[in-house]
Amino acid sequence: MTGLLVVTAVPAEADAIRAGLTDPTVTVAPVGVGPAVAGAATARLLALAEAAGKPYRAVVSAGIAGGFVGRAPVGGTVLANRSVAADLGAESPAGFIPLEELGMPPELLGGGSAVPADPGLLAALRTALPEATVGAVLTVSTVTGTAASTAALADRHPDAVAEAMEGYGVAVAATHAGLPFAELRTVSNPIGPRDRGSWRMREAFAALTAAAAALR
Ligand SMILES: O=C(O)c1cccc(C(=O)CC[C@H]2O[C@@H](n3cnc4c(=O)[nH]cnc43)[C@H](O)[C@@H]2O)c1
Repeated sequence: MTGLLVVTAVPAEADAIRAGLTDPTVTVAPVGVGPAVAGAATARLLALAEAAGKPYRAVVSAGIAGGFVGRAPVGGTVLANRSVAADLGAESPAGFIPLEELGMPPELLGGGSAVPADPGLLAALRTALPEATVGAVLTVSTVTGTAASTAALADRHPDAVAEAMEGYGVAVAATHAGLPFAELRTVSNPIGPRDRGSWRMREAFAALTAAAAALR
């Protein structure tokens, strides 16, 4: 059995995490942006490790995120109690319909559109990161960039603290491998009307380095 697998979207996030790691058994791998590529690449890493007789013992999706204003501040750290596929479903004139309400056979829905964090892993991360905000982290395929879509998302998910683009995909890969999963994010930008000037990448990467000691 090998240690924890931490997957990020991009190499800069992986570097920020490696800079703060204290546990040499932790593996950090950038797997790409978005739930599909991140999920597929994570599943491959897990399968290869298993085939080599050195399975990982848990998976963490980590990186930067947008924070809902008033729920998670820029520069802060967030732990997901569940990772939610926020745009998996159907639009209708009456609003968004989540996957579970589309009338499909349950066996086609996998674990559904939200994967809860492993309770033991989340508890350990919360203890190591007492300042972290805990709540749902949304996985979106499109970075939210208008006031209207921000308000709709915040209304639909009153428990959501942040959005990113990989957590749910990685969670599905971990679940299929029978492994505990958690999502850790640091906030680079407020979710809202697109304003690249408001992104604080350096702050978020520094927060990732500070949080990395909790990954063990
Ligand atoms: O919007 C852009 O112009 C842009 C340009 C270069 C890079 C990026 C990103 O890396 C953003 C996506 C990346 O970071 C996570 N992330 C960070 N903030 C958010 C957000 O507000 N909404 C969704 N995802 C966010 C995400 O997990 C990706 O890996 C953007």
